[in-house]
Amino acid sequence: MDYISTRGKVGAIGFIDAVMMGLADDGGLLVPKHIPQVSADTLKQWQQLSYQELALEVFSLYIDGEIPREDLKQLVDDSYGTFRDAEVTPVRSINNHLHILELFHGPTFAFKDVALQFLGNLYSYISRKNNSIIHILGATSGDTGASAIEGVRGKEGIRICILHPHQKVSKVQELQMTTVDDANVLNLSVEGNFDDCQRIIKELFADVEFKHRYHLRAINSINIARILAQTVYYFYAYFQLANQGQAGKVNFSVPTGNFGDIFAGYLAKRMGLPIHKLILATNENNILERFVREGVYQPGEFHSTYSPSMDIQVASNFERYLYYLHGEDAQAISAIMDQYKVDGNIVIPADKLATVQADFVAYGVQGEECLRTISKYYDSNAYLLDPHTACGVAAAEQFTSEDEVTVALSTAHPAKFDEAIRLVNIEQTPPPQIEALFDKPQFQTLVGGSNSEIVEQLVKFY
Ligand SMILES: Cc1ncc(COP(=O)(O)O)c(C=O)c1O
Ligand SMILES: N[C@@H](CCOP(=O)(O)O)C(=O)O
Repeated sequence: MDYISTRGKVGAIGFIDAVMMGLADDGGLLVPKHIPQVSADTLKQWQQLSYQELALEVFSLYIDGEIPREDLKQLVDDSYGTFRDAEVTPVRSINNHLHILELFHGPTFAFKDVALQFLGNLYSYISRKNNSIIHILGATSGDTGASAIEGVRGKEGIRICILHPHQKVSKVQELQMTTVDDANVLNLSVEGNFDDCQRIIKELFADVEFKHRYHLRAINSINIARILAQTVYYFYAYFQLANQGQAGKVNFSVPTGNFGDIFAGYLAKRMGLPIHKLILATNENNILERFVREGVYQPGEFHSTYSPSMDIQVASNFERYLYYLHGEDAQAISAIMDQYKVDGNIVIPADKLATVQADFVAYGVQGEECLRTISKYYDSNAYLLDPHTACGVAAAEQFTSEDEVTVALSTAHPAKFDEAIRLVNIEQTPPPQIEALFDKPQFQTLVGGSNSEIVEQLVKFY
Protein backbone atom coordinates (compact mmCIF):
# COMPACT_ATOMS: atom_id res chain seq x y z
CA MET A 1 0.00 0.00 0.00
CA ASP A 2 1.38 3.40 -0.98
CA TYR A 3 0.78 6.64 0.85
CA ILE A 4 0.78 10.07 -0.74
CA SER A 5 0.41 13.63 0.49
CA THR A 6 -2.80 15.62 0.13
CA ARG A 7 -0.58 18.36 -1.36
CA GLY A 8 1.02 16.10 -3.94
CA LYS A 9 4.70 16.73 -3.28
CA VAL A 10 5.47 13.60 -1.26
CA GLY A 11 5.60 10.65 -3.62
CA ALA A 12 4.39 7.18 -2.90
CA ILE A 13 5.91 5.88 0.36
CA GLY A 14 5.21 2.71 2.32
CA PHE A 15 3.28 2.34 5.58
CA ILE A 16 6.26 2.47 7.96
CA ASP A 17 7.71 5.52 6.22
CA ALA A 18 4.28 7.17 6.42
CA VAL A 19 4.08 6.48 10.16
CA MET A 20 7.59 7.84 10.68
CA MET A 21 6.92 10.93 8.55
CA GLY A 22 3.74 11.89 10.45
CA LEU A 23 2.98 15.25 8.86
CA ALA A 24 3.91 15.00 5.18
CA ASP A 25 7.16 16.81 4.39
CA ASP A 26 5.31 19.15 2.01
CA GLY A 27 3.05 20.31 4.88
CA GLY A 28 0.11 18.16 3.76
CA LEU A 29 -1.32 15.01 5.32
CA LEU A 30 -0.62 11.47 4.21
CA VAL A 31 -3.47 9.38 2.83
CA PRO A 32 -3.56 5.91 1.27
CA LYS A 33 -3.12 6.14 -2.51
CA HIS A 34 -6.18 3.92 -2.92
CA ILE A 35 -8.79 3.22 -0.29
CA PRO A 36 -9.07 -0.57 0.04
CA GLN A 37 -12.54 -1.86 -0.76
CA VAL A 38 -14.27 -4.40 1.47
CA SER A 39 -16.88 -6.49 -0.32
CA ALA A 40 -20.24 -7.53 1.11
CA ASP A 41 -18.92 -11.10 1.34
CA THR A 42 -15.90 -10.00 3.35
CA LEU A 43 -18.11 -7.92 5.64
CA LYS A 44 -20.13 -11.06 6.29
CA GLN A 45 -16.99 -13.04 7.13
CA TRP A 46 -15.72 -10.28 9.41
CA GLN A 47 -18.98 -10.12 11.34
CA GLN A 48 -18.01 -12.92 13.75
CA LEU A 49 -14.43 -11.82 14.39
CA SER A 50 -13.16 -10.72 17.77
CA TYR A 51 -11.94 -7.13 18.04
CA GLN A 52 -8.33 -8.28 17.76
CA GLU A 53 -9.03 -10.50 14.73
CA LEU A 54 -10.89 -7.68 13.03
CA ALA A 55 -8.11 -5.17 13.74
CA LEU A 56 -5.63 -7.59 12.22
CA GLU A 57 -7.70 -7.82 9.01
CA VAL A 58 -8.20 -4.06 8.71
CA PHE A 59 -4.55 -3.25 9.45
CA SER A 60 -3.41 -5.91 6.96
CA LEU A 61 -5.22 -4.07 4.18
CA TYR A 62 -3.27 -0.91 4.91
CA ILE A 63 0.08 -2.41 5.86
CA ASP A 64 0.03 -4.78 2.93
CA GLY A 65 2.73 -7.21 4.08
CA GLU A 66 5.25 -4.57 5.18
CA ILE A 67 5.04 -6.06 8.69
CA PRO A 68 4.94 -9.89 8.72
CA ARG A 69 1.46 -11.09 9.73
CA GLU A 70 2.77 -12.91 12.84
CA ASP A 71 4.46 -9.73 14.08
CA LEU A 72 1.37 -7.67 13.33
CA LYS A 73 -0.79 -10.12 15.22
CA GLN A 74 1.52 -9.83 18.21
CA LEU A 75 1.34 -6.02 18.04
CA VAL A 76 -2.44 -6.14 17.94
CA ASP A 77 -2.70 -8.64 20.80
CA ASP A 78 -0.30 -6.64 22.96
CA SER A 79 -2.15 -3.41 22.23
CA TYR A 80 -5.66 -4.62 23.05
CA GLY A 81 -4.60 -6.95 25.86
CA THR A 82 -4.38 -3.83 28.06
CA PHE A 83 -8.11 -3.08 27.76
CA ARG A 84 -10.36 -3.76 30.75
CA ASP A 85 -13.29 -5.08 28.67
CA ALA A 86 -12.91 -8.38 26.80
CA GLU A 87 -14.77 -6.84 23.84
CA VAL A 88 -12.32 -3.90 23.80
CA THR A 89 -15.01 -1.49 22.51
CA PRO A 90 -18.40 -2.84 23.65
CA VAL A 91 -21.75 -1.40 22.55
CA ARG A 92 -24.40 -0.68 25.23
CA SER A 93 -28.01 -0.32 24.16
CA ILE A 94 -29.82 2.64 25.69
CA ASN A 95 -33.11 2.29 23.82
CA ASN A 96 -34.36 1.03 20.45
CA HIS A 97 -32.74 3.93 18.63
CA LEU A 98 -29.64 4.75 20.61
CA HIS A 99 -26.56 2.67 21.34
CA ILE A 100 -23.38 3.83 23.03
CA LEU A 101 -20.06 2.63 21.68
CA GLU A 102 -17.81 2.64 24.76
CA LEU A 103 -14.33 3.50 23.64
CA PHE A 104 -12.92 4.24 27.09
CA HIS A 105 -11.86 0.85 28.42
CA GLY A 106 -8.16 1.39 27.71
CA PRO A 107 -5.49 2.43 30.24
CA THR A 108 -6.28 6.18 30.22
CA PHE A 109 -10.07 5.94 29.97
CA ALA A 110 -10.42 7.68 26.59
CA PHE A 111 -10.89 6.57 22.99
CA LYS A 112 -7.34 7.63 22.15
CA ASP A 113 -6.02 4.42 23.74
CA VAL A 114 -7.50 2.38 20.90
CA ALA A 115 -5.04 3.91 18.44
CA LEU A 116 -2.24 4.94 20.77
CA GLN A 117 -1.70 1.59 22.47
CA PHE A 118 -1.12 0.27 18.95
CA LEU A 119 1.00 3.21 17.78
CA GLY A 120 3.15 3.06 20.94
CA ASN A 121 3.86 -0.62 20.33
CA LEU A 122 4.41 0.02 16.63
CA TYR A 123 7.00 2.72 17.34
CA SER A 124 8.75 0.35 19.70
CA TYR A 125 8.73 -2.38 17.04
CA ILE A 126 10.10 -0.04 14.35
CA SER A 127 12.75 1.27 16.73
CA ARG A 128 13.95 -2.27 17.47
CA LYS A 129 13.78 -3.58 13.91
CA ASN A 130 15.25 -0.60 12.08
CA ASN A 131 17.35 0.85 14.87
CA SER A 132 15.40 4.09 14.40
CA ILE A 133 15.43 6.96 16.86
CA ILE A 134 11.91 7.86 17.97
CA HIS A 135 11.46 11.32 19.46
CA ILE A 136 7.75 11.88 19.78
CA LEU A 137 6.38 15.41 19.77
CA GLY A 138 2.65 15.89 20.35
CA ALA A 139 0.01 18.42 21.31
CA THR A 140 -2.99 17.65 23.43
CA SER A 141 -6.20 19.12 24.73
CA GLY A 142 -5.92 16.41 27.41
CA ASP A 143 -6.62 12.91 26.16
CA THR A 144 -4.10 12.28 23.38
CA GLY A 145 -1.24 13.34 25.65
CA ALA A 146 -2.13 11.02 28.50
CA SER A 147 -2.75 8.14 26.15
CA ALA A 148 0.42 8.63 24.10
CA ILE A 149 2.54 8.91 27.25
CA GLU A 150 0.98 5.72 28.61
CA GLY A 151 1.70 4.01 25.29
CA VAL A 152 5.45 4.66 25.38
CA ARG A 153 6.48 5.48 28.97
CA GLY A 154 9.68 3.72 29.93
CA LYS A 155 10.11 2.20 26.46
CA GLU A 156 13.69 1.91 25.31
CA GLY A 157 14.73 4.04 22.33
CA ILE A 158 11.71 6.36 22.63
CA ARG A 159 11.32 9.83 24.13
CA ILE A 160 8.09 11.76 24.24
CA CYS A 161 7.35 15.45 24.72
CA ILE A 162 3.74 16.60 25.03
CA LEU A 163 2.47 20.18 24.93
CA HIS A 164 -0.77 20.86 26.74
CA PRO A 165 -2.56 24.17 27.27
CA HIS A 166 -1.87 25.44 30.79
CA GLN A 167 -4.93 25.05 33.03
CA LYS A 168 -7.20 24.24 30.08
CA VAL A 169 -7.33 20.48 30.60
CA SER A 170 -9.34 18.70 33.30
CA LYS A 171 -7.61 17.92 36.61
CA VAL A 172 -7.62 14.18 35.90
CA GLN A 173 -6.18 14.70 32.42
CA GLU A 174 -3.43 16.90 33.88
CA LEU A 175 -2.63 14.33 36.56
CA GLN A 176 -2.60 11.44 34.10
CA MET A 177 0.11 13.20 32.11
CA THR A 178 2.14 14.90 34.77
CA THR A 179 2.35 12.22 37.45
CA VAL A 180 4.39 10.03 35.12
CA ASP A 181 7.98 10.10 36.34
CA ASP A 182 9.70 8.07 33.61
CA ALA A 183 12.82 9.81 32.32
CA ASN A 184 11.68 9.49 28.70
CA VAL A 185 8.65 11.77 29.28
CA LEU A 186 8.57 15.59 29.17
CA ASN A 187 5.35 17.54 29.81
CA LEU A 188 5.28 21.18 28.73
CA SER A 189 2.39 23.21 30.05
CA VAL A 190 2.01 26.00 27.51
CA GLU A 191 0.49 29.46 28.06
CA GLY A 192 -2.24 29.44 25.41
CA ASN A 193 -4.93 27.11 24.14
CA PHE A 194 -4.82 23.78 22.30
CA ASP A 195 -4.76 25.47 18.89
CA ASP A 196 -1.57 27.27 19.95
CA CYS A 197 0.03 23.96 21.00
CA GLN A 198 -1.01 22.28 17.76
CA ARG A 199 0.21 25.20 15.64
CA ILE A 200 3.64 25.10 17.34
CA ILE A 201 4.18 21.39 16.76
CA LYS A 202 2.99 21.63 13.15
CA GLU A 203 5.41 24.50 12.51
CA LEU A 204 8.24 22.43 13.98
CA PHE A 205 7.27 19.39 11.89
CA ALA A 206 7.07 21.62 8.79
CA ASP A 207 10.71 22.65 9.33
CA VAL A 208 11.94 19.48 7.66
CA GLU A 209 15.61 20.06 8.52
CA PHE A 210 14.74 20.45 12.24
CA LYS A 211 12.35 17.50 12.11
CA HIS A 212 15.03 15.23 10.63
CA ARG A 213 17.85 16.49 12.86
CA TYR A 214 15.83 15.71 16.00
CA HIS A 215 14.04 12.61 14.60
CA LEU A 216 10.62 14.06 15.40
CA ARG A 217 7.68 11.66 15.16
CA ALA A 218 3.97 12.38 15.51
CA ILE A 219 1.33 10.75 17.68
CA ASN A 220 -1.51 13.14 16.91
CA SER A 221 -4.09 12.25 14.31
CA ILE A 222 -1.96 13.90 11.64
CA ASN A 223 -0.31 10.46 11.78
CA ILE A 224 -2.24 8.21 9.40
CA ALA A 225 -1.79 5.19 11.70
CA ARG A 226 -4.08 6.91 14.22
CA ILE A 227 -6.90 7.16 11.70
CA LEU A 228 -6.52 3.61 10.44
CA ALA A 229 -6.69 2.17 13.96
CA GLN A 230 -9.83 4.21 14.65
CA THR A 231 -11.69 2.81 11.61
CA VAL A 232 -11.72 -0.64 13.24
CA TYR A 233 -14.34 0.17 15.88
CA TYR A 234 -16.84 1.45 13.32
CA PHE A 235 -16.78 -2.00 11.72
CA TYR A 236 -16.85 -3.73 15.08
CA ALA A 237 -19.81 -1.70 16.37
CA TYR A 238 -21.73 -2.25 13.17
CA PHE A 239 -21.15 -6.01 13.46
CA GLN A 240 -22.17 -6.05 17.12
CA LEU A 241 -25.53 -4.52 16.16
CA ALA A 242 -25.90 -6.87 13.20
CA ASN A 243 -25.22 -9.83 15.50
CA GLN A 244 -28.01 -8.61 17.77
CA GLY A 245 -30.36 -8.78 14.76
CA GLN A 246 -30.32 -5.05 14.17
CA ALA A 247 -30.96 -4.67 10.45
CA GLY A 248 -31.58 -1.37 8.70
CA LYS A 249 -30.06 2.03 8.77
CA VAL A 250 -27.19 2.57 11.18
CA ASN A 251 -25.89 6.09 11.89
CA PHE A 252 -22.82 7.06 13.88
CA SER A 253 -22.72 10.21 15.98
CA VAL A 254 -19.23 11.49 16.71
CA PRO A 255 -18.18 14.26 19.10
CA THR A 256 -15.67 16.15 17.04
CA GLY A 257 -12.66 18.41 17.55
CA ASN A 258 -9.74 17.63 15.26
CA PHE A 259 -11.98 15.80 12.76
CA GLY A 260 -9.93 12.63 13.29
CA ASP A 261 -12.49 10.28 14.76
CA ILE A 262 -15.24 11.20 12.33
CA PHE A 263 -12.78 11.05 9.43
CA ALA A 264 -12.06 7.45 10.47
CA GLY A 265 -15.82 6.82 10.13
CA TYR A 266 -15.83 8.48 6.72
CA LEU A 267 -12.96 6.22 5.68
CA ALA A 268 -14.77 3.11 6.97
CA LYS A 269 -17.79 4.14 4.90
CA ARG A 270 -15.66 4.63 1.80
CA MET A 271 -14.16 1.17 2.39
CA GLY A 272 -17.66 -0.27 2.07
CA LEU A 273 -19.19 -0.26 5.57
CA PRO A 274 -22.84 0.68 5.00
CA ILE A 275 -23.01 3.59 7.43
CA HIS A 276 -26.17 5.63 6.90
CA LYS A 277 -25.57 9.09 8.43
CA LEU A 278 -22.35 10.40 9.90
CA ILE A 279 -23.48 12.85 12.55
CA LEU A 280 -20.87 15.43 13.47
CA ALA A 281 -21.30 16.90 16.95
CA THR A 282 -19.42 19.92 18.23
CA ASN A 283 -19.51 22.06 21.36
CA GLU A 284 -19.50 25.87 21.17
CA ASN A 285 -16.24 25.66 19.19
CA ASN A 286 -18.35 24.91 16.15
CA ILE A 287 -16.19 25.62 13.12
CA LEU A 288 -17.00 22.18 11.67
CA GLU A 289 -20.72 22.48 12.27
CA ARG A 290 -20.68 25.84 10.46
CA PHE A 291 -18.72 24.29 7.61
CA VAL A 292 -21.26 21.51 7.12
CA ARG A 293 -24.20 23.92 7.31
CA GLU A 294 -22.77 26.84 5.31
CA GLY A 295 -19.73 25.65 3.38
CA VAL A 296 -17.42 28.15 5.08
CA TYR A 297 -14.43 26.98 7.10
CA GLN A 298 -13.35 29.87 9.28
CA PRO A 299 -11.89 29.67 12.78
CA GLY A 300 -14.01 31.66 15.23
CA GLU A 301 -13.62 32.82 18.79
CA PHE A 302 -12.16 30.24 21.20
CA HIS A 303 -14.55 29.04 23.95
CA SER A 304 -13.62 27.11 27.11
CA THR A 305 -16.42 24.55 27.48
CA TYR A 306 -17.57 21.59 29.59
CA SER A 307 -16.02 19.32 26.94
CA PRO A 308 -12.48 20.77 26.95
CA SER A 309 -10.94 18.09 24.75
CA MET A 310 -13.07 19.40 21.90
CA ASP A 311 -12.06 23.02 22.42
CA ILE A 312 -10.43 23.14 19.02
CA GLN A 313 -10.83 25.60 16.17
CA VAL A 314 -8.31 24.41 13.61
CA ALA A 315 -9.17 20.80 12.81
CA SER A 316 -6.11 18.87 11.62
CA ASN A 317 -7.85 16.22 9.58
CA PHE A 318 -10.10 18.58 7.73
CA GLU A 319 -7.51 18.70 4.94
CA ARG A 320 -7.83 14.94 4.47
CA TYR A 321 -11.57 15.34 3.89
CA LEU A 322 -11.04 18.32 1.57
CA TYR A 323 -8.76 16.11 -0.50
CA TYR A 324 -11.55 13.57 -1.09
CA LEU A 325 -14.12 16.34 -1.54
CA HIS A 326 -11.98 17.65 -4.38
CA GLY A 327 -11.73 14.31 -6.15
CA GLU A 328 -8.24 13.52 -4.77
CA ASP A 329 -6.81 16.52 -6.65
CA ALA A 330 -3.64 17.31 -4.66
CA GLN A 331 -2.85 20.37 -6.78
CA ALA A 332 -6.22 21.87 -5.92
CA ILE A 333 -5.64 21.19 -2.20
CA SER A 334 -2.19 22.73 -2.31
CA ALA A 335 -3.67 25.88 -3.87
CA ILE A 336 -6.59 25.96 -1.41
CA MET A 337 -4.27 25.61 1.59
CA ASP A 338 -1.95 28.35 0.27
CA GLN A 339 -4.95 30.64 -0.19
CA TYR A 340 -6.24 29.73 3.30
CA LYS A 341 -3.00 31.13 4.75
CA VAL A 342 -3.76 34.44 3.02
CA ASP A 343 -7.56 34.66 3.51
CA GLY A 344 -7.96 32.86 6.85
CA ASN A 345 -10.98 30.98 5.50
CA ILE A 346 -12.05 28.39 2.94
CA VAL A 347 -15.33 28.81 1.07
CA ILE A 348 -16.59 25.92 -1.05
CA PRO A 349 -19.03 26.25 -3.99
CA ALA A 350 -22.65 25.07 -3.84
CA ASP A 351 -22.08 21.74 -5.63
CA LYS A 352 -19.36 20.79 -3.15
CA LEU A 353 -21.52 21.89 -0.23
CA ALA A 354 -24.19 19.48 -1.48
CA THR A 355 -21.60 16.67 -1.31
CA VAL A 356 -20.57 17.72 2.21
CA GLN A 357 -24.20 17.66 3.29
CA ALA A 358 -24.62 14.20 1.79
CA ASP A 359 -21.54 13.03 3.70
CA PHE A 360 -22.36 14.60 7.09
CA VAL A 361 -25.06 16.20 9.17
CA ALA A 362 -23.91 18.47 11.97
CA TYR A 363 -25.11 19.89 15.25
CA GLY A 364 -23.40 22.25 17.71
CA VAL A 365 -24.25 21.60 21.35
CA GLN A 366 -24.28 24.52 23.79
CA GLY A 367 -23.10 24.05 27.39
CA GLU A 368 -26.54 23.95 28.99
CA GLU A 369 -27.75 21.33 26.52
CA CYS A 370 -24.66 19.24 27.19
CA LEU A 371 -25.37 19.27 30.94
CA ARG A 372 -29.11 18.62 30.39
CA THR A 373 -28.22 15.59 28.28
CA ILE A 374 -25.98 14.20 31.02
CA SER A 375 -28.79 14.58 33.59
CA LYS A 376 -31.42 13.18 31.27
CA TYR A 377 -29.68 9.85 30.59
CA TYR A 378 -28.55 9.53 34.19
CA ASP A 379 -32.14 9.93 35.39
CA SER A 380 -33.82 7.84 32.70
CA ASN A 381 -31.27 5.07 32.13
CA ALA A 382 -28.85 5.31 35.07
CA TYR A 383 -26.17 5.83 32.44
CA LEU A 384 -23.56 8.50 33.07
CA LEU A 385 -22.29 10.23 29.92
CA ASP A 386 -19.09 12.23 29.91
CA PRO A 387 -19.61 15.75 28.48
CA HIS A 388 -18.03 14.92 25.09
CA THR A 389 -20.22 11.86 24.69
CA ALA A 390 -23.20 13.96 25.77
CA CYS A 391 -22.57 16.25 22.78
CA GLY A 392 -22.67 13.22 20.49
CA VAL A 393 -25.84 11.92 22.13
CA ALA A 394 -27.57 15.34 21.90
CA ALA A 395 -26.69 15.44 18.19
CA ALA A 396 -27.95 11.85 17.75
CA GLU A 397 -31.31 12.98 19.16
CA GLN A 398 -31.55 15.62 16.43
CA PHE A 399 -30.98 13.33 13.49
CA THR A 400 -32.23 9.82 14.31
CA SER A 401 -35.44 9.07 12.39
CA GLU A 402 -37.97 6.37 13.30
CA ASP A 403 -36.44 3.82 10.90
CA GLU A 404 -32.84 4.41 12.04
CA VAL A 405 -30.55 3.57 14.92
CA THR A 406 -27.62 5.68 15.98
CA VAL A 407 -24.41 4.53 17.58
CA ALA A 408 -23.05 7.42 19.63
CA LEU A 409 -19.31 7.19 20.20
CA SER A 410 -18.48 7.47 23.88
CA THR A 411 -15.04 8.96 23.73
CA ALA A 412 -14.18 9.24 27.43
CA HIS A 413 -15.08 7.94 30.87
CA PRO A 414 -17.06 10.50 32.92
CA ALA A 415 -14.53 10.31 35.77
CA LYS A 416 -12.09 12.28 33.59
CA PHE A 417 -14.47 15.25 33.60
CA ASP A 418 -15.81 15.42 37.11
CA GLU A 419 -15.79 19.26 36.95
CA ALA A 420 -18.77 19.12 34.54
CA ILE A 421 -20.47 16.14 36.19
CA ARG A 422 -20.54 17.93 39.55
CA LEU A 423 -22.46 20.80 37.97
CA VAL A 424 -25.43 18.47 37.52
CA ASN A 425 -25.13 17.30 41.14
CA ILE A 426 -24.02 13.78 40.34
CA GLU A 427 -21.48 12.19 42.68
CA GLN A 428 -19.43 9.56 40.94
CA THR A 429 -16.97 7.09 42.38
CA PRO A 430 -13.87 7.27 40.22
CA PRO A 431 -12.13 4.08 39.14
CA PRO A 432 -9.22 3.30 41.53
CA GLN A 433 -6.62 4.05 38.82
CA ILE A 434 -7.96 7.61 38.61
CA GLU A 435 -8.37 8.06 42.36
CA ALA A 436 -4.74 7.04 42.92
CA LEU A 437 -3.49 9.89 40.73
CA PHE A 438 -4.38 12.51 43.34
CA ASP A 439 -1.68 11.24 45.75
CA LYS A 440 1.21 11.42 43.30
CA PRO A 441 3.75 14.22 42.70
CA GLN A 442 3.56 16.08 39.37
CA PHE A 443 6.31 16.72 36.83
CA GLN A 444 5.80 19.48 34.26
CA THR A 445 7.46 22.64 32.98
CA LEU A 446 5.47 25.80 32.44
CA VAL A 447 6.49 27.58 29.23
CA GLY A 448 5.33 30.61 27.26
CA GLY A 449 3.77 30.07 23.86
CA SER A 450 6.71 31.04 21.66
CA ASN A 451 8.31 28.49 19.34
CA SER A 452 11.79 29.43 20.58
CA GLU A 453 10.93 28.53 24.20
CA ILE A 454 9.61 25.15 23.11
CA VAL A 455 12.61 24.50 20.88
CA GLU A 456 14.94 25.30 23.80
CA GLN A 457 13.17 22.66 25.92
CA LEU A 458 13.19 20.10 23.10
CA VAL A 459 16.85 20.50 22.30
CA LYS A 460 17.72 19.91 25.97
CA PHE A 461 15.41 16.89 26.18
CA TYR A 462 16.21 15.09 22.93
C1 LIG B 1 -12.96 12.87 24.84
C2 LIG B 1 -12.84 13.38 23.44
N1 LIG B 1 -13.93 13.36 22.66
C3 LIG B 1 -13.88 13.79 21.40
C4 LIG B 1 -12.73 14.29 20.84
C5 LIG B 1 -12.73 14.72 19.40
O1 LIG B 1 -12.06 13.80 18.59
P1 LIG B 1 -11.39 14.27 17.24
O2 LIG B 1 -10.37 15.28 17.60
O3 LIG B 1 -10.80 13.05 16.66
O4 LIG B 1 -12.45 14.88 16.42
C6 LIG B 1 -11.56 14.34 21.61
C7 LIG B 1 -10.28 14.86 21.11
O5 LIG B 1 -10.19 15.56 20.16
C8 LIG B 1 -11.62 13.84 22.94
O6 LIG B 1 -10.53 13.80 23.69
N1 LIG C 1 -8.74 16.00 21.80
C1 LIG C 1 -7.40 15.73 21.47
C2 LIG C 1 -6.76 16.79 20.62
C3 LIG C 1 -5.66 16.21 19.77
O1 LIG C 1 -6.26 15.43 18.81
P1 LIG C 1 -5.58 14.30 17.96
O2 LIG C 1 -6.67 13.32 17.77
O3 LIG C 1 -5.10 14.93 16.72
O4 LIG C 1 -4.44 13.72 18.73
C4 LIG C 1 -6.66 15.50 22.78
O5 LIG C 1 -7.28 15.00 23.70
O6 LIG C 1 -5.50 15.79 22.89
